[in-house]
Amino acid sequence: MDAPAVVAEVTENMLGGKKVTVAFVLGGPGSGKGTQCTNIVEHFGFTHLSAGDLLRAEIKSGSENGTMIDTMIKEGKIVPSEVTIKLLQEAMIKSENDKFLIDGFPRNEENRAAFENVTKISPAFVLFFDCAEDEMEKRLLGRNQGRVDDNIETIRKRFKVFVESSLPVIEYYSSKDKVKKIDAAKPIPEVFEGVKAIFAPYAPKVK
Ligand SMILES: Nc1ncnc2c1ncn2[C@@H]1O[C@H](COP(=O)(O)OP(=O)(O)OP(=O)(O)O)[C@@H](O)[C@H]1O
Ligand SMILES: Nc1ccn([C@@H]2O[C@H](COP(=O)(O)O)[C@@H](O)[C@H]2O)c(=O)n1
Ligand SMILES: [Mg+2]
Repeated sequence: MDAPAVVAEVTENMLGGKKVTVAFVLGGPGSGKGTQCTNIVEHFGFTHLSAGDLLRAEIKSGSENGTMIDTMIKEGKIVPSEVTIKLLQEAMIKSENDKFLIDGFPRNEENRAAFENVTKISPAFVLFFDCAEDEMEKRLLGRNQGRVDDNIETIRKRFKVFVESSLPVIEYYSSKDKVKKIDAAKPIPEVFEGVKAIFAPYAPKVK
């Protein structure tokens, strides 16, 4: 009986008619998620979806959720899952790609469970950038990108949220053997060496 196997194949990680591969990219604020995602896009053909960037774009678009999102970001709090998941889903469906780096999501247990329930997508793996707070704080204070949350008061709130709400998500995926941990305290090129080894199986085929 072949039918059940075929059904399993077509329903697994399907979105908008295509089968997608998702890697969640997690790590504390300033651990270098965005920086390394840019490198991964260039070398491995993934599309980078930063939950934070999508939320900031939503504020700029004048959406009805803009004021709420702006307040949450200034406070370092996590925006309700339905808002962020809708943005991620729309971006994945709109994209012609089928390989996605989802950066900065899931940030808490509510994000994780809601994404799984709504999209039925489970990540191929979770890339975790591990970095000490004092190094992350130094990087954020030197980032100079005009972010409203890159000030010492909000940075400390973001660190607290990371420890209390985001680390348990990493522990959850660790218990499923899905976490690939990277020492993110090293210089950018050295961090990318570790990243490359993880993404090697996803390298575009040379014709
Ligand atoms: N390995 C590194 N060593 C030194 N500086 C780094 C390293 N990786 C990134 N940076 C710098 O640190 C700052 C934060 O990096 P990045 O924006 O990639 O972090 P992030 O994890 O995406 O942070 P956030 O969660 O706040 O979006 C940037 O100015 C970046 O250039
Ligand atoms: N899943 C998420 C991701 C982000 N946010 C909010 O955006 C802020 C900035 O996120 P970065 O990944 O760009 O650092 C974050 O502090 C949250 O306020 C969110 O709510 N949910
Ligand atoms: Mg970032």
